[in-house]
Amino acid sequence: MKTPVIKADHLDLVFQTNDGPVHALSDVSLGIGKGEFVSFIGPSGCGKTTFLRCVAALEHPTGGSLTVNGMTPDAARQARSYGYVFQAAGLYPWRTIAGNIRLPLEIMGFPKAEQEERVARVLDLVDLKGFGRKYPWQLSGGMQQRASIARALAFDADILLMDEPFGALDEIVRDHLNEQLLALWARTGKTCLFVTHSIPEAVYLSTRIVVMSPRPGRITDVIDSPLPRDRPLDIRDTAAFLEIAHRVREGLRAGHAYDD
Ligand SMILES: Nc1ncnc2c1ncn2[C@@H]1O[C@H](COP(=O)(O)OP(=O)(O)OP(=O)(O)O)[C@@H](O)[C@H]1O
Repeated sequence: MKTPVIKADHLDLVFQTNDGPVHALSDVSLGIGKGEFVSFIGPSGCGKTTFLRCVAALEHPTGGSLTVNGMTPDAARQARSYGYVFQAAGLYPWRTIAGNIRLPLEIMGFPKAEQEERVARVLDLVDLKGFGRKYPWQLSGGMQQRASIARALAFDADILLMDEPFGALDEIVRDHLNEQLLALWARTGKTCLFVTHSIPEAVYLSTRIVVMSPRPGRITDVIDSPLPRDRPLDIRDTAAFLEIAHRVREGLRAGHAYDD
């Protein structure tokens, strides 16, 4: 791997809570190269969100080291290295879709004409051309989530952090968004970190799958995908796909992930 975009070395994070310490991340070491699509899968509480939040400098590890674009996460945050997409689209209902996407650009002080140009470009990227003047409640859940991805793309961060962005959507919509996300990734070359609970989603999207296990939150397997980058949805019926899915399932089982 060339210089990794994200490099975690023996990362530890212990939360101090009223019930005692919670070991959210234990000895997590991982390098992620430019343009990779890496999914994090594991049961509730295994530290997937915490890892993403460390990359985003929203949490600070209590041990080990972490660099993002060769900088500390805090410096990378200042440099606006990443866009963050959450499970809930989190759009302001009183702003139009374009207004929501424009918000970070306004905060960052982009000139007005450039704001408009960028909003139009990312609306096009997520196939929402013509919906800029609508309000969030006028759009379906899947469209809202695409708008939230557009917002994360608007300021050209080269890293996209996505925490279960499609978790609340039904399977058909989710399939469609998975296809669109892959196309978007191919077009933009972003480095993507994607949290999911779904084995098929992880296998379909990723160049690499990180399997995690809780108590303490740790990596139990890292699987390189041999699948081609061009992936029609029916690739999920192929032997190669099912083989990776099987290995992910085994990884989850080995971590005693579903014992409780
Ligand atoms: N701010 C916090 N203070 C205390 N404990 C926390 C905090 N944030 C997370 N934790 C704990 O750290 C552990 C890892 O949480 P995290 O949210 O990263 O898991 P996850 O794998 O993303 O789970 P889920 O799939 O449910 O989102 C959990 O035990 C959680 O309760």
